[in-house]
Amino acid sequence: MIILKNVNKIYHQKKHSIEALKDINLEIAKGEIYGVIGSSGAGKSTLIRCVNMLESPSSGQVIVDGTDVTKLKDYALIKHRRQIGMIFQHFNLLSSRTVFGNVALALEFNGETNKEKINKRVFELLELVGLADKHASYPANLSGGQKQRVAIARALATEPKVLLCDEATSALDPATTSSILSLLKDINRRLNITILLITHEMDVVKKICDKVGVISQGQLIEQGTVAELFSHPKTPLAKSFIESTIDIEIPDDYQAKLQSTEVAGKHPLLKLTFTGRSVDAPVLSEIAQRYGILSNIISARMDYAGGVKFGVMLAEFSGENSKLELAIAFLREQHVKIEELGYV
Ligand SMILES: Nc1ncnc2c1ncn2[C@@H]1O[C@H](COP(=O)(O)OP(=O)(O)OP(=O)(O)O)[C@@H](O)[C@H]1O
Repeated sequence: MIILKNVNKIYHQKKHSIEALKDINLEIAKGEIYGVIGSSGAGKSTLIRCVNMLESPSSGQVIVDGTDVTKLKDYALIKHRRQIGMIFQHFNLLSSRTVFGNVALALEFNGETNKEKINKRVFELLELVGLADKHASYPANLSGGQKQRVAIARALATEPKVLLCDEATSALDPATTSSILSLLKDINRRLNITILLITHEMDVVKKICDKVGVISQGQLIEQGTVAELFSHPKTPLAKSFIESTIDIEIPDDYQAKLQSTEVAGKHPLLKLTFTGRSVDAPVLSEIAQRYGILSNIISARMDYAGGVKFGVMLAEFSGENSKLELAIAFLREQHVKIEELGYV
């Protein structure tokens, strides 16, 4: 549905030029949810804006549903943009229009004049995003999540084939983020609409994306399925994004009594990291049975993404020293990463 071939974008300023995109190659299949993750200034917005030609690439091709959109001009470009809905971080609603009026506007811009048809379609869309009861409210009287629902209804008004989401949940709290992401996934499944989203949060990718690309300094440095990325991140940047979703800190009480050398009566504190390579087995029960090593879990964050279990765990281990070494070796064989943090 979306293909980017050798896309470059250079912004020319008075004294210097900025290479915002460097040789981007990317393919998104119909019905897929593709996330582009990157830090601030990496080129995410530029990339998404090249798909609907709000920015035109300096070179390369952007093919949407078989049409090279970089070649389109005037009315053909306007027609193309109608096939692409877009939602933004700050919703971009018209404050002078009601919820109904904001969604209706997209239909009016699309040339629809029949009031009955507009009425029917707007209510269908508001039903879809769960906001039919708010049709007469103004944006100022809505929560952030409700505003984004209106923006989603507006974006879907012209039945686009593609929905672009530019940091659509970055201004929302975690619970609202979660409900908007569920809504996007539901819309994707129901309408088979292709979604390209950009974000700086791995949690967003984890929750709804099928595939993900990591962008850094204008280059797509890594891409694949979400499961591939979580199980075999290749670049330090991808690893750091993953760690940002699962890392845990040593609780203050334990930090206060943590010692770097072994002291009688204290137990080793270990950090266990499970990745997609870790064997899916009850490894803590196994080390108890095989080596008599007992584990006391202090804190843990385990999760699933793209069918892969991953996470981190802090645990205090007790048992004979020689057996503990065997247990650690066993865990490493199961591809559980072990860090020895000290003694508590
Ligand atoms: N209109 C413009 N003119 C000149 N430079 C620009 C323009 N838009 C973006 N840039 C530059 O291009 C680079 C990529 O910017 P872009 O907004 O695409 O990044 P981003 O990943 O979306 O960042 P953020 O998450 O902070 O919005 C940055 O160095 C930015 O300063």
